[in-house]
Amino acid sequence: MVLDGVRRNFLLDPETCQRIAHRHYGIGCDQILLVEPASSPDCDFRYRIFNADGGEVGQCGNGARCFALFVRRAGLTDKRSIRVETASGPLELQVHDDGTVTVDMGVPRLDPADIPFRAPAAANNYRLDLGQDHIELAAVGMGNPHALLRVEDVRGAPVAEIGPLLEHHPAFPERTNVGFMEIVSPHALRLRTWERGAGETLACGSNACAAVVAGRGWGALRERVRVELPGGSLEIHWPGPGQHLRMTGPARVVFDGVWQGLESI
Ligand SMILES: N[C@@H](CCC[C@H](N)C(=O)O)C(=O)O
Repeated sequence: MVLDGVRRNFLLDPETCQRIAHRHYGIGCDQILLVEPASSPDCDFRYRIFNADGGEVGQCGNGARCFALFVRRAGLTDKRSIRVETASGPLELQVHDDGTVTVDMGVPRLDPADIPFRAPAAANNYRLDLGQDHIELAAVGMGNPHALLRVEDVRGAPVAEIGPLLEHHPAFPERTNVGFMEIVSPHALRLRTWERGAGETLACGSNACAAVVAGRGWGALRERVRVELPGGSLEIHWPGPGQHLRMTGPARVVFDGVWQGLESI
């Protein structure tokens, strides 16, 4: 859900976010995105991201595409190249003729301290203790933290069991998003995501980006990859370490509404 905080002020405390995001008593959403005026002259807007649990976070790839659609539809800009401030740095968005949006997601972070992830050194694969068992995973920062697990068949992946255990694992001091990825070919993967602060969602753009970075680190993916998520598909382009990663996909309006205060939800 995207709010126009340019024409109006909104104070989003955790309880307000939880009430808005509630699937039965609220509007229902995975994230609440707040558009505000930019504080620096080289950006068009500021973009803030709140998870369904009310936590404010640094990145939302799918939200960035929705944000681009929103500001143009709301008449806040007619630009096709939009630069926005986020808590994790500026993002560049490009709106195409067919309505799809490319987001420059910046340079993926692989240094454990930048993710943040507790490990002595960067690696393509880490081994973590999980209860009586252990698990192999990759850890990637996209402005928010991601753990990536390779599975044989994404349909049967233990998303609801392993997802919350890894989200709260002490190796991720700021918790983490968790992706379960089935590599179909060097150019395609299927992905399900357990999101920090939201649970399993139908699609997570930043997790799709992180999955491609992980798969490339394992030597299983190439530069251009199509990621199939339960809610749709994304095209990811990443030339490799130290380079910017770009994500392209659609954004669609579900409905418009007018905020009348918390009493109305
Ligand atoms: N749950 C994420 C934030 C939202 C990510 C989003 N769904 C996306 O598309 O990137 C977090 O806590 O980092």
